[in-house]
Amino acid sequence: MLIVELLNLLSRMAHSGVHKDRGELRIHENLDELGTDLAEYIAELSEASVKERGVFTIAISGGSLIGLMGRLCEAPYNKTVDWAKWYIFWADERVVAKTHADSNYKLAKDGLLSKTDNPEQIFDNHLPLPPQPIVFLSNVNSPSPVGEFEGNHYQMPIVSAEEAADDYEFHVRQLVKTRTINVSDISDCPKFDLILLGMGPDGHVASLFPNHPVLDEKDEWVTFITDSPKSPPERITFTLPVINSASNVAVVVTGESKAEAVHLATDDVGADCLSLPARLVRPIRGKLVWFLDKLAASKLDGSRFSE
Ligand SMILES: O=C(O)[C@H](O)[C@@H](O)[C@H](O)[C@H](O)COP(=O)(O)O
Repeated sequence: MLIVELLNLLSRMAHSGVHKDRGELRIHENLDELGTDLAEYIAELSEASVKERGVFTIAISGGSLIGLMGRLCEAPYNKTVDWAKWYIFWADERVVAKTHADSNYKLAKDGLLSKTDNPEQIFDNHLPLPPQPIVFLSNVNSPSPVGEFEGNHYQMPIVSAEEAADDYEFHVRQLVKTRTINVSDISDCPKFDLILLGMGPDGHVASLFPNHPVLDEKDEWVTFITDSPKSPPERITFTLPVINSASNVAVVVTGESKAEAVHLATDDVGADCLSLPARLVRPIRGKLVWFLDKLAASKLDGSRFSE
């Protein structure tokens, strides 16, 4: 068994590389291997953070990433991961009710978190805010005191994307104040233990889209957009300073449709590609890892792996 694991590890390493600015690339034969490696990576970081600080602060995105994290709900991770110590945040969220099909919260709840052995440990919606393990858009996603009853029907407060972003940033700031979320050594930014991102074929990450003015946001931790080229149009998102202050950032990308964007985001390319959102992910003091399948890695410059 040990020998098989060692051989697997060696074969994985043979397909991996490190680029000095662009992070570590882990290229996997198939989604199954990628899922196992990703679960192993998350479980290790979770264990180290819980040991060091008693909690694990993780921010996740939507999209196919959630399905690729599925191995975490299986043995041995379902038993070894200390889910009760997780504080889960959203790297981005769509401004819709938490029951809406477009909600990243719903996606993560149905597709991942409710499948853990003790979902109530991490998914107790009755816990008051704050603190609670899952920080969601409280105004958008849960009835709050500013909502109203219309007959016997609770009318959720209608909030704008801007209000949702402010509300979310407020909650993140509270948790930074109490140091549940670590703080960056070089700015006042939160320092999440891990931020997990997907990437679109256009190179967007979280809800930071190419050529969008929010790429230049330096002051806010959470910002909003109302013109997302990917539906739905209204979203809130961590800004680049927050993403780049994390201790660890992983970008998980699969499929041929993203191969060109992976190349532009990680290889030595011309100046016109330097502002691709995924390329702007560059943790200042943290570690960046790309989890790719063979198809997503198919347009990478081969020279990278000669080391
Ligand atoms: O809310 C979103 O749209 C996501 O957070 C987004 O950033 C996603 O991660 C990428 O679009 C990749 O999505 P896929 O992996 O599904 O292509």
